[in-house]
Parts: sequence; structure tokens; C-alpha cells
Amino acid sequence: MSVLGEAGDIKCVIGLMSGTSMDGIDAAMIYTDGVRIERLGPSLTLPYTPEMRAQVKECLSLAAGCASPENPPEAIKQLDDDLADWHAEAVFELLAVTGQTPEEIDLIGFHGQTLTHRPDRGWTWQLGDGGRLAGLTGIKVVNDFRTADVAAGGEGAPLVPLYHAALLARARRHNVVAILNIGGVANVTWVKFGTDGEDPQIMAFDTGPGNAMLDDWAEIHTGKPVDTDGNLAARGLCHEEVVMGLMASPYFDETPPKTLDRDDFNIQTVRGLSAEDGAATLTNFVVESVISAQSHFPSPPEAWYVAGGGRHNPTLMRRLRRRMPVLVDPVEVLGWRGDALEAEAFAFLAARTERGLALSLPSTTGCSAPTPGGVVHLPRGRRLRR
Ligand SMILES: Nc1ncnc2c1ncn2[C@@H]1O[C@H](COP(=O)(O)OP(=O)(O)OP(=O)(O)O)[C@@H](O)[C@H]1O
Ligand SMILES: CC(=O)N[C@H]1[C@@H]2OC[C@@H](O2)[C@@H](O)[C@@H]1O[C@H](C)C(=O)O
Repeated sequence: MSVLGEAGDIKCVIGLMSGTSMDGIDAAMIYTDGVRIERLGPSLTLPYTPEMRAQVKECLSLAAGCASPENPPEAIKQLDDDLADWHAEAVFELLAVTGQTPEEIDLIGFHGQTLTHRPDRGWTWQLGDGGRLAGLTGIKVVNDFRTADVAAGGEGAPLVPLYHAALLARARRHNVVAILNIGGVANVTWVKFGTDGEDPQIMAFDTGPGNAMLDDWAEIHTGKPVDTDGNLAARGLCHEEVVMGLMASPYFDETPPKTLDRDDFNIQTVRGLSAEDGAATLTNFVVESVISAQSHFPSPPEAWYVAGGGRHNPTLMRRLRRRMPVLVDPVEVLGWRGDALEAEAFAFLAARTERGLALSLPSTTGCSAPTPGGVVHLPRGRRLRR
């Protein structure tokens, strides 16, 4: 697949993702040259403790009041260090599983914690000190994956689509397919394969909110940060007029590529509803925003495959299946790992950074041309921007 580049040396790479749900750190090892995925190593999740989550949430609020990532308040500087320490722990846990030493790992892809995402203002902010992580682990680290794309006029997200395309190319089941990630925010990759040798067409964008609003709602009403198994929503009634009001946002008609920040939509609109009805309404909002995403595709997908924590919510999945005209299955049906996929993707992207290959395309983020990105941190403190 030339859209991804030419084959190179296979490296052992660890990817680290802490997403907008703020539930913890996913770590995954893959063997890749940034073009082919030779094989998958182990993966694990290091859940945030309630204290860690509270610290991240506090910094998210602080960052919302910052005009840019320059000169952040002390609490954010502290989290920058702490995130590196926590991610180092995840790396060492993964190494304990395989029995490997740091010398046997070529590279770490370190996404970092998104604090705010403002491509409209020319920046996106992922926190986590890459140099510190390289020093702690003794392994070369790539971080700051999104800044170069924003500088090239892109949205800075989604970046996982090239990994989706590489995985799909390994075993083609469909000519046109959609991969949906339901994390804190939801995003989709639409891929259409051409005849042999032709590059696939790839389109990507954030479809709308994912679990973030549901998580916030559940936390207020149950004290637990998740509507576990969609139980609350299953007992409630959807307020259609509220869903229609939310769907009236101009975001859904905007032509992709387009992205959202975690808090671009919030739970104010369901305030006053019962815990159950609010959860049912927010769940249906996620479903309707995914349904509306279909109108932007050049041609309809033959099937949808779902990754991210939202696929563990049976109420959400049932309602999505009911509204979608084609098959909707978790990505496990393809033999993929739905909870490790983003961590794997940032390992893959780190391998691409090292080779100077593009992380994004005009059709995935709106960048002006295929754009490389990422910043490389060597264990002894040198730093190279790609
Ligand atoms: N059993 C479950 N029942 C309901 N929801 C669940 C369950 N398990 C996970 N989730 C949802 O999945 C979320 C975590 O998803 P995931 O880890 O994919 O998000 P993320 O990677 O942090 O976000 P993003 O992809 O936006 O960066 C949880 O916050 C929760 O809302
Ligand atoms: C700025 C940022 O962190 N965006 C995330 C977020 O979470 C889901 C959605 O919004 C997606 O566009 C992106 O993450 C995935 C990993 C991506 O870049 O593909």
C-alpha cells in the first residue's frame, strides 16, 4: 500500500494511550516498520486511581482557562511530570509480562493526556514529558504527535486512521468499511479499497461525543464514573426533543475533516431529567450522531466495526444496531483488540515518525499535504522535531 509507504526494518515498539475518558493508561506492544504490522505483543491497562483521575480532571479545568499551552500553571507542570512517571510504570508492567529488558525495545509512542484541543486557535495540547519518560525507561520516546498536523492546517486528529488502514489491508473482508471508536469522543474511519495496487480512499472525522457526557452524568447521579453496562440508560426513557435539540448543532452538518474537544458538548441540556432518562437520552444522542455521520461518506459502508470502551455498553450497542442499516460488530470479529487499538496505533505512528513518514492525510485531518509529525526524545536528553 503506497499510501502508507515502503517496507522497512521491523521494530519492537510500545504504544501508550491515555484517552479523553480519563480511565487510565493503555499500553500495547507491536512489531512494525510503520507500514506493516508483523505481529502484536501483549497489552494491558493501568487504570487511574480516583486520586489520579481527580488530578487529571482538575488540570483539564485549569487548561480550559489557559489562552495557550505556553506558561501553564504549576498544577499542570506537576501533571506533566506525573504522567511521565505513571506511563513509565505501564512500560515496566508490560516488560514484566514479556520478560524483556528496555534494551530490547526500540521505541515508545507516548500520546499523552489531551488537556484541550483547539485547532481553530492553532494548537492542541497533549500533556506528558517525553524527555522524562525516555530518561526513566532508557528507551527512545516519540510524543507530541498532533502539533505538526495542526501547523499544516489540519485538525490534529483523528490520527488512528492510517493504523486502521494498515490493519484492514492485512485481511480484506469488505470493499467499503467503517471503523468506529467510541471513547470519550467518538471518531470514524471510512475506507474504500480500489482494485489491486490502487491506494484505498480514507476519510476520517469525529462523529460527535462518545462516552464523556454519559460518564459525567453517571458520576453525578451514581458516584461511579461510568454507566456500567448501560444499566442506567436501559431503565430510562429517551427524551427525543432533547436529542433533536442536540442534533441541531451545526457540527453535524459540517463537511469533514472535523474534530471535537472532550467538553464541546456537555450535560447541561439533560439537567433536570431523572438519572435514568438523562442516561437514555445521552446514549441515544451518541447513536444519532453516529447515524448522521453516514451522510458524509462518499459511499455507504458494507459493515461497521466498533472499538473503544463504548462497545462494552450493551444498551449503546443495541440501539446502534437497531438504527444502522448494516452489520455492526465489535472489532474483535476482525481479530483486533478493541481496548488496545489506540495504544497499538501510537506505537505504529511512532515507528512512522522515526522513518519520517506521514501521520495524517488531507482526507483524515484536513492537513494541506500528507504530514509527518511527532517529537523524538532520546534517553540522554536530546530532542528531535520531525
Ligand atoms: N462495561 C462498560 N459499560 C459501559 N461503558 C463502558 C464499559 N466499559 C467501558 N465503558 C466506557 O468506555 C470508556 C472508556 O473508553 P476508552 O478507553 O475507549 O476511551 P478513551 O480512549 O479514554 O477515549 P478517546 O478514544 O476519546 O481518547 C469509559 O469511560 C466508559 O464510558
Ligand atoms: C485531540 C484528541 O486527543 N482527540 C482524540 C479524541 O478521542 C477520540 C477522538 O477525540 C479522536 O479524534 C482523538 O483520538 C484518537 C486516538 C485519534 O487521534 O485517532
